[in-house]
Amino acid sequence: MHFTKMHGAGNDFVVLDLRDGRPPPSAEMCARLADRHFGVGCDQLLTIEPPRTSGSVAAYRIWNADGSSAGQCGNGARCVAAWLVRAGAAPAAGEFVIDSPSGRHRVLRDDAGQFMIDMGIPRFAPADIPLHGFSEPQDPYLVPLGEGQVAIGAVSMGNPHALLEVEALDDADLAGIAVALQRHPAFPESVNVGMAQVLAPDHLRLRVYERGVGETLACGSGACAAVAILDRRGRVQATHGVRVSLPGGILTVRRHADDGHVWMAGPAVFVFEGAWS
Ligand SMILES: N[C@H](CCC[C@H](N)C(=O)O)C(=O)O
Repeated sequence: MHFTKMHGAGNDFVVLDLRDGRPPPSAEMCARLADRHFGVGCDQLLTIEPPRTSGSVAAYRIWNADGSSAGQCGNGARCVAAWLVRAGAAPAAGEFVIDSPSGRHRVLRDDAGQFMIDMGIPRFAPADIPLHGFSEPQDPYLVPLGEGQVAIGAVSMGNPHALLEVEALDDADLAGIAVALQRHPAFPESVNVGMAQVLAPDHLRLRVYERGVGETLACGSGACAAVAILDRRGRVQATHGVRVSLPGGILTVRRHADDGHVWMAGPAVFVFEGAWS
């Protein structure tokens, strides 16, 4: 099976063209491909499939390294868009639409040629995240953890995200907190956990420990989740655009004041082509 290795700000993907209707990968295949010693090495496997809605050029699905599927992948969406343009299945200039498991996404190019994805409207209702134990949106949520509790923001970008704001990001024990929250009954579908350090209303640093993978060099939906939560908290100005510095690169996230949609822009890089038998 032919595949394309890509990354978005260091978030590694294997892209499979399943537009002919072939079945999706098994959990074993995801784990094998994701294995950095015995496989190709990726955070997620992206399958490109026939469109699911009228006017869309293609659909995509997201499979984490542990074989679990996800509702959204921001870095993956940009790589899918770039893949479709190179394949001649989408216009190199101008707008087109792709379908993720969580909805339709408009795709545009910015002046630098980077792909911009309409990531939709952040959903803060606990039932939408999902987050159990709370009936209405709060900020922060105080989640009992160990002997104490942890104060988090939470939102869905089509996949679940929790966020902690910290002063010293590099020294923070992200994995410890993330694994505890991913196993917590408050998150019945587990959760992607970010830690953010706000540097200015238009700039934050972010690390993300992803559901089904672990800490990645970048997380696009995590960048959107962090900006959405911190914008609502008044810590950043999302309508002016926010630079999100992740270990693997920089993403730009902007909330459109007119419709509340969150747009994310960033790199999408082709690394190599391969075949898997
Ligand atoms: N691990 C995520 C999916 C990939 C998200 C990330 N790679 C991105 O760029 O948004 C989840 O299970 O919801």
